[in-house]
Amino acid sequence: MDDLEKKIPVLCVGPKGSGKTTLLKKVQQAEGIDYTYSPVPTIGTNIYDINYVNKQGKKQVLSIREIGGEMVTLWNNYLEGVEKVIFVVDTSNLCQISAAAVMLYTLLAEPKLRRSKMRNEALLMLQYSRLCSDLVNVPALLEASPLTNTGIDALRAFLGDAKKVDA
Ligand SMILES: Nc1nc2c(ncn2[C@@H]2O[C@H](COP(=O)(O)OP(=O)(O)OP(=O)(O)O)[C@@H](O)[C@H]2O)c(=O)[nH]1
Ligand SMILES: [Mg+2]
Repeated sequence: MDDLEKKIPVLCVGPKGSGKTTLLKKVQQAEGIDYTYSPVPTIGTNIYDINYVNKQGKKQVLSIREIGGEMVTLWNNYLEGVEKVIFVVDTSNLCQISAAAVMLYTLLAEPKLRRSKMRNEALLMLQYSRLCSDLVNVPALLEASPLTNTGIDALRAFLGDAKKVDA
């Protein structure tokens, strides 16, 4: 397959309303992602294709699949072949943190994701240091807000590093 056509499969999950759709549209550089933007909850899944140039200077496409928070029980069906995972937590929503923790640990324990890289924000509250010593692929943390543009460039940079990590 031509390098131009190669798609890197990425999964984006997290509790409902944590900001996945808003974040991915911002990363995709869609117009109008500001405080006037009001997304509808994702029913099923959405795919966001993002073009980028990797560290070797080759053009590639990230194919990021968002799974709506309502679909938590069906995550398992979308893990095969995933190279990176973005786990989104709304850190201003304290009521959701504990539910997010359960989801995250379930995901981290998933054998199908053993080779995937993961970025998430919840780990700060979840014994990050201890986890790092236990996991093959150390998760990366990022604070981001699509509405203020905080952390968006850093997220794009992370996603642009397409090197697969061997277990
Ligand atoms: N203040 C603030 N609100 C945000 C931010 N990101 C998203 N939101 C708001 O959070 C709400 C939910 O955003 P979505 O992007 O639909 O969340 P989601 O995770 O895709 O939700 P589901 O698809 O239902 O799982 C919307 O009202 C957004 O405007 C942010 O950085 N700051
Ligand atoms: Mg959504």
